[in-house]
Amino acid sequence: MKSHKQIKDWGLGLDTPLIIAGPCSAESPEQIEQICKEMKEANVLPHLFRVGIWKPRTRPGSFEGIGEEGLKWMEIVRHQLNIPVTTEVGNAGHVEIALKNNVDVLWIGARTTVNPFAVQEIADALRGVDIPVMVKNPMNPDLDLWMGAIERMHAVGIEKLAAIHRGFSDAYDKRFRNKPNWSMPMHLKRKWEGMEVINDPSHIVGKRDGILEISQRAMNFGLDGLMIETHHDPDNAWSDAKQQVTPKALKEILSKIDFKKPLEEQQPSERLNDLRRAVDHMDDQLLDILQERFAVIDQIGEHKRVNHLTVFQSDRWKEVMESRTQKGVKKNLSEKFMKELLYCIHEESVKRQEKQLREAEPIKK
Ligand SMILES: O=C(O)C(=O)C[C@]1(C(=O)O)C=C[C@@H](O)C=C1
Repeated sequence: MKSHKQIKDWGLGLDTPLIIAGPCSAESPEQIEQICKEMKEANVLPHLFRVGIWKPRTRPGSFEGIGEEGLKWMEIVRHQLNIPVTTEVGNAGHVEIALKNNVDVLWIGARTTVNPFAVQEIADALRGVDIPVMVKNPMNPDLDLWMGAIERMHAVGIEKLAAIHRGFSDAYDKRFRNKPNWSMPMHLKRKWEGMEVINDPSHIVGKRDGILEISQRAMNFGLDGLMIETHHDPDNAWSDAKQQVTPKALKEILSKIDFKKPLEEQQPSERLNDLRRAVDHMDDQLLDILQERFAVIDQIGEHKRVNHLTVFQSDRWKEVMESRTQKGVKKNLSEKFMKELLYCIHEESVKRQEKQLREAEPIKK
C-alpha cells in the first residue's frame, strides 16, 4: 500500500467533504474582489479557492490565462476570505511561478495527466517540495494513466495527494461536456487505499443546469468533495461562461445536497447488519449455483472434446443470451447488467472448456 497524507493532514485546516470554488480563470483584481465579496454576502465560504492562471484551450485564439500577474491577486482572497488557494500547473515553469507566489495547493489538469512526459516534468520540478497536489483524471478513461500520474508525484516525495474526477471525453455522448464514469473513482479508491477523490461537476456537465444533480451523485458514490467553478458574472466570464455559477447559486446548490456521513460517524445499525447477513447468505447461494453450473460446463467440455466439437457454439450462446436477458429484465434487472453478467459467465465457460482441450490433447510435434 502506498502511504500518502489525506486532506485533513495537509496542514491547511481542510477536511472532507472538501468544497473548492472560484472562477475558471483569474481576469482582474476587481473580478477576484467581487467574487470574494459575493461569497461573503451569500455566506458561502469554500475551504479552498480555485483559480485558473494558465488555461490549456482546445484551439488557439481563446483566452489562455492571465499568467503570473493573476497570482498576485490571490492576496485579495487571503485577505478577504482567509482561505488557501489552488491553481492548475501544466509544466515546470508554472510550478516555479506558483511556488514563488505561495500557492497553497496545486492541481494537474486532465490534458496534462494524459501526458506522462509533462507529468514527469512537473514531478521533477516538485522534488523536495512539501505541497499538496490534486490530480485530475486524464481525458480518456484510463485508470492506469490516472494512477500513474499520482504515482509520479508520490515518487518524488509529494505525500499530500488527492484525485479529481472531472469526467471523460466522449465522442458520441453529448449529454455531458465530459462524461462521468463513476466506477473509475471507485476502482481508484480500491487500488490506492485512502485516496480521496474530489468531484468536478462543472467540467462534467459543462453548463449550469445539472451541477446539483451531478454533485449529489458524487456524494451518493462516496466521493470526498466538490470543485465548482464560481464567478460573480458567469455570462461575461472570459472562459467557461456557460458552466460557472454565482456565489449565491453555489450557496443554493450546496444547501440542497445531501452530504453523506463518513463511516466513522454512522451509528452501528442492527437493521444494516441484518440486511448484510442476508446478502452474505445469498452470495453463498450464488457461488454454489455458479460452482454447479461450471461443473456441468466441464462435462459439456468433455463431450465436445470426445466428439470433436468447437468450444464456442454461437447459436446456442445467442439463445442463452437472449432468453436469460429477457427473463432478467422481467425480474427488474437491467438489460446492461444482464448482458455484462452473461458475457462474463460465457467467457469463463469458454476458457474452461478450451483449457480442458489444451490439457487433454497435447499437440504432437
Ligand atoms: O452449450 C454449450 O455448448 C456450452 O458449452 C455452454 C455455453 C454456456 O456457458 O452456456 C458455453 C459455451 C458455448 O459457446 C455456449 C454455451
